[in-house]
Amino acid sequence: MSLPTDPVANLAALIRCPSVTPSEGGALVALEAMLKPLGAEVRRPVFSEPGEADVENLYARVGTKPPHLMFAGHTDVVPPGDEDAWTHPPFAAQIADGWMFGRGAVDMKGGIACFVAALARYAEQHGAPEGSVSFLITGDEEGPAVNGTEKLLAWAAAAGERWDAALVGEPTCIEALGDMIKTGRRGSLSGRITVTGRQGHVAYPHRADNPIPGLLALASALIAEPFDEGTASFQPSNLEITSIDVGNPAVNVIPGRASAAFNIRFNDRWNAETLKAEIARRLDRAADEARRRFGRAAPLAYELEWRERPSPVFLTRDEKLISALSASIEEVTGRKPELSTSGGTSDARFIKNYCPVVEFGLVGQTMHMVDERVALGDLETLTRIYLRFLEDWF
Ligand SMILES: N[C@@H](CCC[C@H](NC(=O)CCC(=O)O)C(=O)O)C(=O)O
Ligand SMILES: [Zn+2]
Ligand SMILES: [Zn+2]
Repeated sequence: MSLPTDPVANLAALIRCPSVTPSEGGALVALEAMLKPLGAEVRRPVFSEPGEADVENLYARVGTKPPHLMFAGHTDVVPPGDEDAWTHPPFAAQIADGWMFGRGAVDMKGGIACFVAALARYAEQHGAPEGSVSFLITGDEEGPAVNGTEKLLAWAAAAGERWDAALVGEPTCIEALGDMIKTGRRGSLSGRITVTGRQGHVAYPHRADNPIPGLLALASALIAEPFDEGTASFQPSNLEITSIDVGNPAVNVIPGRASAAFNIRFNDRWNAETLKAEIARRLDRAADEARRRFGRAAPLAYELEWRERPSPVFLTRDEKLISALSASIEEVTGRKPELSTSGGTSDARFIKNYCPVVEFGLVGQTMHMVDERVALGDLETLTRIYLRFLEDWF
């Protein structure tokens, strides 16, 4: 049986599966077919949650002995958007001018394709690893992440799986392959404030109570002062107002309710509880000021709701893992990667509860965009980096 040593062929097979989250789209079937010739024991658990779509996941292990390295990632992809705007169809894996085009090319079917190829080359050159390699692959990273990595980890751990370290293949590089490793991520917390007034005619405002000025005062108070100036390992926390919702199609009606949604990306100066307290403090102060400013009898009344499941902030402190990965990158590319905690959250936030985790993958410049694409040369280089890392690890 031939081994899947070619990352370009592996990626083409994966891109041709339209696995727009939460659909499996054939991607896990294709991955299983690549892993079987490597002697992997493959399991495909489906997880459910009321109110959410069922999601297919994959856990595969090559080898039975320690040390045990986990490679983690996702085969689900974001929707292609306007398919007519793509230079090449999003699920065709067409190659032009040294690039492979397709949804998931960098985020992150490309990372999976390279890791499979690296493990196949390892097997060809050195035989079976003196230890184990697992693939922990979800179909629910781009979605709500309810039926994905978190449950897959718990399911595997309940079956006795233990890991010494994990590598997540998300596209961490900024400009050139090898320029960045992610060693942690900021946390994420979302909420919504609602002000209830009284609906009425715009020409008779004294008979109504417009909730919008009060809501704007509250929303402004949230962003008036910085939360911090950053910490030794993280950029400053930031709060963004992500939506203002009134739902009023009429020009002559004062609406009865107005609400605003916000999201905070926070560093290790905070946790979800201390941030919630700070937000409540800012809102209460603004509500009291609104009493004076708008001549109200009492502080402005508002409701504050928090979205469930905030993401925690985390930092990997395993120097051995980080320096082994950095050395592999430097050896293959000549670049010394920056260790960074910038950007969004990732499923590493779940993995860090089980073992040290770092993230390294392709250049993410086109992720989620029309014409997502990967340089063929980067696929070969990333495969060599992962192979070098495996050789060092075992
Ligand atoms: N399923 C997640 C979705 C949120 C994850 C998302 N992460 C990125 O966009 C990664 C990009 C990067 O590496 O900078 C985010 O940060 O919102 C969920 O649970 O909501
Ligand atoms: Zn991703
Ligand atoms: Zn993504």
